[in-house]
Amino acid sequence: MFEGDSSSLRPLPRHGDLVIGRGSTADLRVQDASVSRHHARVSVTEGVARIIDLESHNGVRVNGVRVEGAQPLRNGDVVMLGDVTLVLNCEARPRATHPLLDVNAFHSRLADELERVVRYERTVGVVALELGPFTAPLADLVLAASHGGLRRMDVVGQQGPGQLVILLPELTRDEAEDSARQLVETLRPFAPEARAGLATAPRDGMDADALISAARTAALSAPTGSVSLSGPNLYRLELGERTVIVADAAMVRIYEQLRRLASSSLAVLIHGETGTGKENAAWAVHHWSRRAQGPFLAVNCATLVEALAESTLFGHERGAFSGAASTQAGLFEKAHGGTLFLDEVAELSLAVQAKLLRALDQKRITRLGDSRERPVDVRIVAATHRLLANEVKAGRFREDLFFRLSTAVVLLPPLRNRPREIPLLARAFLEEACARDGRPPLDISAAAMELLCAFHWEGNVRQLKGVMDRAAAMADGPVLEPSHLPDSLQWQESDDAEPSAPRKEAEPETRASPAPRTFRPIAEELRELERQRMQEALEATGGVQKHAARLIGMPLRTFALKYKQYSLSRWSRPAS
Ligand SMILES: Nc1ncnc2c1ncn2[C@@H]1O[C@H](COP(=O)(O)OP(=O)(O)OP(=O)(O)O)[C@@H](O)[C@H]1O
Repeated sequence: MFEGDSSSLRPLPRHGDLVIGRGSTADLRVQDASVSRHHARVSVTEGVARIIDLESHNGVRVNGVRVEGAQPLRNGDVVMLGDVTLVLNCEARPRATHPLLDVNAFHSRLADELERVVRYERTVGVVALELGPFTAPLADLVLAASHGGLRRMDVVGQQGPGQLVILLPELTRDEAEDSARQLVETLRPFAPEARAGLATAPRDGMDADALISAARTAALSAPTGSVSLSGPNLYRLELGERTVIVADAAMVRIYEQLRRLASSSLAVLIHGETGTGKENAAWAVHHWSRRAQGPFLAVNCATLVEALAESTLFGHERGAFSGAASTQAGLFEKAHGGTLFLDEVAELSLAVQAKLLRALDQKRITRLGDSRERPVDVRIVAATHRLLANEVKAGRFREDLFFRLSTAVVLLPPLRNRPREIPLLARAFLEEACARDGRPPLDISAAAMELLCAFHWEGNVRQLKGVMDRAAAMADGPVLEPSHLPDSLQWQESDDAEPSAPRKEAEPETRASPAPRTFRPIAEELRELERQRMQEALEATGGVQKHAARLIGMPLRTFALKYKQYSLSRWSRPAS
């Protein structure tokens, strides 16, 4: 396409239509004022492209002749839309000028580039591109990007399905931002919901993982069709009234998954230990969904007294049971048009589970003491710290409800497996506590941070928050020291310690010096973690390897191979 002084290459879809025009809803947008908002449509069927004038002001000409009706196009035809020229190229597809690197290859190119940043005081940008649904093969999108403004030195990598990362060496932040915007615009006809995040070195960090994570976190908060810049609060994800810190690669992936799930109407099941942030994850689904303007209600099913669970969820009529002095709508009705978060769903009795299943299947509820059915439009996000599949096996959870709730399962890792997030969360909670208590912000000493990072955090993020609230109250100077932390943080568990043993909370003054850390070969630890995650994924998906592999982003063949190597089984052995 030749427009003014610039030219660009735009791939045609293999089948279907492409509307060209100046309007914001055109698939191929042109700036030139001589082009109408919806000027022409190119339809491709069975390998033949035809152009149709959409009653444009300045008409469509092919090789100088004005088009009437649907005009077939041939290789080399020159099409004029007002003053804009398009030349149809039906040659065999030209090779992409940018090979698509895999995760590891991209990572090592970025690491090399970061060395040059240090040595020659250069800058580099990393763009994370979330394509959303796209209508052309990925190779065509890379080709379009290659011809749509990427320079030869830029590097394109793939992070996952529909996720690209682009390395932009030697660009200032502003230039990198322009490139990212141009990229989103170039891909718009084929990926209309694409959005991007940008991080730059040295400003946002000098570590390849950190930069990629920062760009991906920025992309998470970018509205469709736009670019978000990673800012001073690099890992803060603003989700309306909540701010969530997302820094660890596994958590970035999970939040990307949640954003994708949000646009569907699927029920989501969140699995994670207590305090890992399950409610925040449920909120994220709500915030990113079309229901964001509706209510978000959360209930912890473990706190519902059996007798009241049904009325809390589905409501009751006056006199339905002793104590029902007035008619009351239940949470399903109150959450109409929005999202209902059922925390600790495994704690519901079998009787209430049956009613919940009916409400989900029929989208109707009946209040206690009433015979009338009422329609409800509610999206359910459920959470549990238990392995629901095991609960099903033990007869404590209905299998049909398990299948209904677990169409999309998200596993939140415990905080101890998110090492990058511990210092960020600790600082954020300390800052919040100081602001709340009206005291100046506190620094955290290296020794205190070391203790925080080495701790096991059985209570996860909630426990860390509690510790930082308490530390803010204990600290008497400008720096938080180990003496302001509870004694329990000084105790490192030996490998065979019982993980759920209660911890001693002693006064901070009476402390022993920290026990020396024990180390194991890293490969051994990684194998153990991998095995554990695979087992959890299997259990969360009812033992279906294909689904389990997808859940943790592992190719199915690798999963199947390691399944044998690790002697995994569909279910974990019950705890003795
Ligand atoms: N990534 C995060 N960034 C900021 N705050 C967080 C994050 N994760 C959790 N929190 C905070 O930690 C606390 C516990 O989180 P949350 O209630 O979401 O956990 P949960 O897994 O739902 O817990 P439970 O299983 O006990 O219901 C909350 O105050 C929450 O705001």
